[in-house]
Amino acid sequence: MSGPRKQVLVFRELPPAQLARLQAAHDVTVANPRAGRQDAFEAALPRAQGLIGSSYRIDGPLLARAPRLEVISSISVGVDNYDVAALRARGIVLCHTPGVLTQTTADTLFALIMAASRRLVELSNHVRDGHWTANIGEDLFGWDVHGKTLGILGFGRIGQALAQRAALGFGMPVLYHNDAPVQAPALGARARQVALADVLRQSDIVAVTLPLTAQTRGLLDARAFSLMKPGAIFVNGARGAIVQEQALLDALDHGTLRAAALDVFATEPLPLSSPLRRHPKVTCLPHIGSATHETRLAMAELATTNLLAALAGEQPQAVYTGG
Ligand SMILES: NC(=O)C1=CN([C@@H]2O[C@H](COP(=O)(O)OP(=O)(O)OC[C@H]3O[C@@H](n4cnc5c(N)ncnc54)[C@H](OP(=O)(O)O)[C@@H]3O)[C@@H](O)[C@H]2O)C=CC1
Ligand SMILES: O=CC(=O)O
Repeated sequence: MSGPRKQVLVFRELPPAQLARLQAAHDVTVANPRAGRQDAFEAALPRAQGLIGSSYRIDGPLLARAPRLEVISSISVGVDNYDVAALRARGIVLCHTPGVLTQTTADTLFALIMAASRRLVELSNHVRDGHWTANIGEDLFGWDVHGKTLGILGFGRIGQALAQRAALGFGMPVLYHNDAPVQAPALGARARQVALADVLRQSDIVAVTLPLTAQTRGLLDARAFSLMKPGAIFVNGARGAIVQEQALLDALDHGTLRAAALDVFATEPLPLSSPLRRHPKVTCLPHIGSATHETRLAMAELATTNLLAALAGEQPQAVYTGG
């Protein structure tokens, strides 16, 4: 990969090795607008030809301030922060990081399932707060995970990796909903594609692994929660805005939902005022689906490779081609 040096704007910090790869080929400005560098970010936009980063909304008005932009390389698989139509209209390439985070994110989702079912965080706090003064009683018992029916909304890379853990590791029948027909041959009869309402009605645990799109925004509403089995558990490891959070709270407080475990929220970081934060039936994580040392490094490496290829006029490994 060689060619003229171009202007690269890094809008979320990169590990040293990946930053060095970019600096060897291009002129690089590092300015994370979410970490006090908004002015430097804005100043670099007019000359930027390549952007690399994540967790920042890049919409039409922002793109209008970046007239030379050729490529955005997102350090994420989800692309809901980008105005894809506006990028396409300008011919700007959008790259992302599918695959390298699949197994780690599926691990996180399964950890959320375990945490909610076996009340792990609540009982850890019970010990930490000095309440373990006698054997616990039935009021603190959990709920078995093995053998329960798992419903998965969105049966792509992460959904299928989650299904493997559930079906092969925990003997859980899997029901899944996906817009296009999709099969998981390795799971045989252990996993079945059914309509959305049937996943909700028949599953003991419902997990979301959908992308956030115009179709999925707010999909989990009051009606969806009302269809779920009494005593069901709800897990979201995808995007917060797929869920109507007030409807979730109502289902926990006035409906029959047993518990929820959430890695993602409509507003992140989760505001201190959010009732989800201290709700006794909710386990909250700070969007850590892919947050291991190994996986975040792999994501940074893939995003860097994508950006370098695109700026050199070559085909990047992972261009986002969806709607
Ligand atoms: N918590 C975290 O830290 C992380 C969260 N994520 C989130 O997980 C999402 C999924 O990632 P990944 O599995 O790699 O993506 P994939 O594209 O592989 O999977 C998404 C699946 O959802 C299906 N789908 C899309 N729209 C709909 C719809 N309206 N109704 C039903 N099914 C639909 C897709 O089907 P089709 O292709 O046929 O449209 C696809 O099978 C990401 O978009 C991201 O938002 C990802 C990583 C980490
Ligand atoms: O949320 C994380 C992602 O990669 O998307």
